Amino acid sequence: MTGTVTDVIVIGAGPVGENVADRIVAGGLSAVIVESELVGGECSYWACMPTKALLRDAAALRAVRQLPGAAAAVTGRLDVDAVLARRDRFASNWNDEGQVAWLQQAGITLVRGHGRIIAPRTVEITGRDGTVSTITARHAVVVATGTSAALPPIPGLADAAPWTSREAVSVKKIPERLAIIGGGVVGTEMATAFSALGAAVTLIARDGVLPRVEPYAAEHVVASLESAGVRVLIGASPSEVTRDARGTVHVTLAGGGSIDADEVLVATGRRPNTGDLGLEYLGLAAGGWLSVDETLRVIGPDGTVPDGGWLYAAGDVNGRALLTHQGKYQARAAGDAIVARATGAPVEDFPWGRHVATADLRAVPQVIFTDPEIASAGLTLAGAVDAGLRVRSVEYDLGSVAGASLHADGYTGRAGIVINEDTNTIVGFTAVGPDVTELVHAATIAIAGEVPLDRLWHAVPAYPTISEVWLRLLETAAR
Ligand SMILES: Cc1cc2nc3c(=O)[nH]c(=O)nc-3n(C[C@H](O)[C@H](O)[C@H](O)COP(=O)(O)OP(=O)(O)OC[C@H]3O[C@@H](n4cnc5c(N)ncnc54)[C@H](O)[C@@H]3O)c2cc1C
Ligand SMILES: NC(=O)c1ccc[n+]([C@@H]2O[C@H](COP(=O)([O-])OP(=O)(O)OC[C@H]3O[C@@H](n4cnc5c(N)ncnc54)[C@H](O)[C@@H]3O)[C@@H](O)[C@H]2O)c1
Repeated sequence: MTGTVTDVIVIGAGPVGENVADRIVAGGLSAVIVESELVGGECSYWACMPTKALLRDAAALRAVRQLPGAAAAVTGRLDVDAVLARRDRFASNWNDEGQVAWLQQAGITLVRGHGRIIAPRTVEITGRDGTVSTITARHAVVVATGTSAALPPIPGLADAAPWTSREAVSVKKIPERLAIIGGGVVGTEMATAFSALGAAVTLIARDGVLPRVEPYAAEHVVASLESAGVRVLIGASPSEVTRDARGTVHVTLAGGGSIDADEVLVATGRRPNTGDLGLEYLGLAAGGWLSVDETLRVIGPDGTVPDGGWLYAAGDVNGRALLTHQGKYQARAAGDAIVARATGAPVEDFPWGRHVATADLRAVPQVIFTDPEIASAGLTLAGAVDAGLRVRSVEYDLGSVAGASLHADGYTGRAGIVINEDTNTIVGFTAVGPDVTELVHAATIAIAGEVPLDRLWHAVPAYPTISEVWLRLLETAAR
């Protein structure tokens, strides 16, 4: 491989790297993708797909139990082994043959090993066997190296063999007692999953449960976790973690008290995989998030593009939105921008143009697969106020919507919109409740399309569906 020249080098073959490379090849250029672990990245083997497989059976069972006729047909308990076996299938048994075959048919060249930038547009690759090769790109290098779990500096934690999301997601035997540090997205989803799979779960939520979602949505999740038997410790902060000779983990809390568990899962956020990438060569900090312009070109601390602008960063590693779909959206913009610049075509770098990722700032959708689920798009009320917008919000009880009451007995949930008073458009949407996931795309379209409320009145939701909450929200807003 040494001395190989290609049009574009992509470092990291997660969902984002794969999509950048695909766009490059579709645009008529050649691409080499470098991967140090499994082609498919975190999402395929340790994140999106396997976590949702761990959660799905319990969600289906819960749905059945809210319908008396169907509930009568289901009398047993969750088959945990069957859930884990299905999870294994969704993680492709941690084998990337299928994804490698996809790269091949897409015309993308795969090089396995750890990539590091050593000169302009030049990447050195160290294989698992220690062999070193170099590749040079004619046009661009794209960093799509993702993130890893961040371990907070809690005394004793690193020596207590803590789980990160990887160990939790690939679990083979459900522990009797699981302590989770961190009440964010990973913490709450894993508390939901492990509690349903039979573990006694304690969730240590120092900064509150899901502090970045609308408070009413988080409240529904806390109530549901507690009714499922999860101990939710809001405001508790671990001061020390130890594992004794018998294997029991002890989490000591600042201010008194401790939790004993068989395993401790650390879910306190992510750090970018930029520690050993040769970034110092470009005057960028090793281990830091990569700042980018709107076409995903890396920018330095002074806001300018270094060295002629051949370095791009897409996906988790730029910290804009740590979500697969948003990273793939960036990949499409970055891949097309690289092709446009390489071929001399115009670059549409204005807001909502083809080569920018404007939606990252305004219209990011997310579904948190807790019980109940939270579906959101755009800004929360607090986020909109922080962004300096003149906004108001309205909320509606989802249980009062005919479609929801039909969907499940005792349906409990809530939805809300955040309205920009100056433009009369929706800038944020949140729904919490059973099976609200599919509501989110309508909200994303309304926000990204900046559809005025006056026009939204003409988007009539079908009766009797849960989507009728849209009409109820408009009626509430008009009062
Ligand atoms: C538990 C969990 C659940 C999640 N669930 C969801 C979900 O339901 N929906 C959702 O949208 N998002 C979810 N996410 C987030 C999602 O996993 C990420 O947003 C997504 O994986 C980011 O993709 P990426 O390609 O940027 O990075 P990654 O998927 O992390 O891929 C980066 C790749 O780069 C490789 N790499 C790193 N450094 C190098 C190097 N120097 N040389 C060569 N290769 C390198 C890595 O091995 C990896 O394969 C979840 C995250 C976690 C932790
Ligand atoms: N369904 C989904 O879309 C999904 C699922 C899982 C993960 N993800 C993505 O993965 C990313 C990472 O998730 P995450 O849950 O690790 O991060 P997060 O940022 O959502 O939550 C981390 C939580 O840990 C807490 N925390 C931080 N340091 C702590 C400490 N020392 N002690 C106690 N608590 C501490 C924080 O207050 C925060 O609430 C998220 O940003 C999310 O976008 C998405």
